[in-house]
Amino acid sequence: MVIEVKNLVKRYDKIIALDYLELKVKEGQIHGILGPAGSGKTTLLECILGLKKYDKGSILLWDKKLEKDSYDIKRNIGVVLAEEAVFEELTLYENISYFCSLYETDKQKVKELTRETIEFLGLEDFVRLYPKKLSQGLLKRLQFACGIVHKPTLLILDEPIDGTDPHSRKKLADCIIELKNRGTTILYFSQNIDEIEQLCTEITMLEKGRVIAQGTKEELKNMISLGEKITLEVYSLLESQLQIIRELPNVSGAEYDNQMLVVKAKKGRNNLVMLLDYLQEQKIPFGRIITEMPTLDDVYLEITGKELKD
Ligand SMILES: Nc1ncnc2c1ncn2[C@@H]1O[C@H](COP(=O)(O)OP(=O)(O)OP(=O)(O)O)[C@@H](O)[C@H]1O
Repeated sequence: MVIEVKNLVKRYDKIIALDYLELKVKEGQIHGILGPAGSGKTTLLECILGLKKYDKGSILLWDKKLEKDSYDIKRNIGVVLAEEAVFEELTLYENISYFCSLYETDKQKVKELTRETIEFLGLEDFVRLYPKKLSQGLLKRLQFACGIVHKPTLLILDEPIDGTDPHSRKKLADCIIELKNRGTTILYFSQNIDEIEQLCTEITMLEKGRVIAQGTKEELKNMISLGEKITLEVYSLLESQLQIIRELPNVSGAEYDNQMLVVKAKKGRNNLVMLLDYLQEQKIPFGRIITEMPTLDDVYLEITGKELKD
């Protein structure tokens, strides 16, 4: 196990920021920590990095406790924080090279790694620019470069893609997947459910410092009763017909708005057939049909009763 957190409790006076939190991050995974603002993500990140003391529990990195002088462990960790953490007085090249030199003493090796990282993130055209001249997307790519230049085997990312333009977003997402393919373990903190769904192989959902669900995307989706969401274009529907649809076997909810009928069905066979049979029997004309499997949004909604985006 790369990271093992057991029964972690962290309080700020009366606020319980982490409430007996458990987490296991396996080698080679992109493990997403998903939760709304205030759910404890930053506190957890800081505890794992040894930046914050905690009240109870334990954190092991490669089966060892992180101490001040655990240089062997620290060398293998790369961190990309959400806030800006580069030097304004250094150029893009100098920044990356500086962060590399914190881990690597051989000057030639520093040069090689810096060049390689610049190329990896597509930053070749911006090496002489100072951070103030960089767009938000380029700045995020620079921060990312500074965090990975020493080739860590564990990478901790806090909202690494947030606030970037589509080009930088794609570049960063591709780099994250490429690093995973090369064997890097990644712990990915975010409140963006789509990013987590797209990139992460395992997910921990947090709410109020507690783990509310943990597993692969498929495991999380299997935890909830929602099987599929069926959307149909229906030109007119009576309230009494909508009520009958809501009472069809396996249907857990149905709404009709703007000529669109949205039916949520629990897991089971023939949900769509049953619905279409009813519409045909009632001679209710319909157009397009879209069926969707549950998303992580649905998982969060069913477990907590509210949307993550709220
Ligand atoms: N230094 C602090 N003093 C007091 N309370 C704090 C402190 N830092 C965090 N908290 C509280 O602890 C809880 C968890 O906060 P934390 O910042 O870890 O959550 P988060 O998920 O990272 O949120 P965000 O995405 O907004 O940073 C919140 O209730 C927050 O108000």
